[in-house]
Amino acid sequence: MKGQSFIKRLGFALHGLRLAVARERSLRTHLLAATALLAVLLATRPAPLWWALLALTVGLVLVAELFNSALETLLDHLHPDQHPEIGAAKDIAAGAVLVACAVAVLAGAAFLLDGLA
Ligand SMILES: Nc1ncnc2c1ncn2[C@@H]1O[C@H](COP(=O)(O)OP(=O)(O)OP(=O)(O)O)[C@@H](O)[C@H]1O
Repeated sequence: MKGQSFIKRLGFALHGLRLAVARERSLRTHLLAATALLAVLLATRPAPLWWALLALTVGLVLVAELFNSALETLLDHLHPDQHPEIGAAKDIAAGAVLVACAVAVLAGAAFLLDGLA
């Protein structure tokens, strides 16, 4: 399947996004949080740097969540049985999402503190 046109590859990527949204409740929760943050940004109209910083952190969370979902899907397909190493791989991927969320929370807290100052 190498050498596909850009439009086809874009279609594959959009298909992946649709699948992930349909299958992963935590991704839907993060998308909801991102929408709420967008509403806050539109209401408060902070400096462009805040838009960039918060967009980066939200993007980090969503990308981590998507990779986590892709890995879980692959592992469950290749190795449906229980194995400690499968559990370890899933937990490490979940750890990546947790780190991304912690960064997003820190950025959100800095944004709130800046607003109060
Ligand atoms: N095949 C397996 N072998 C060993 N441990 C597993 C296996 N599958 C899951 N686990 C353990 O159970 C935890 C939860 O697994 P699960 O696949 O339900 O992930 P989840 O993050 O809850 O996913 P979901 O997004 O589907 O809710 C994993 O992080 C891992 O510790």
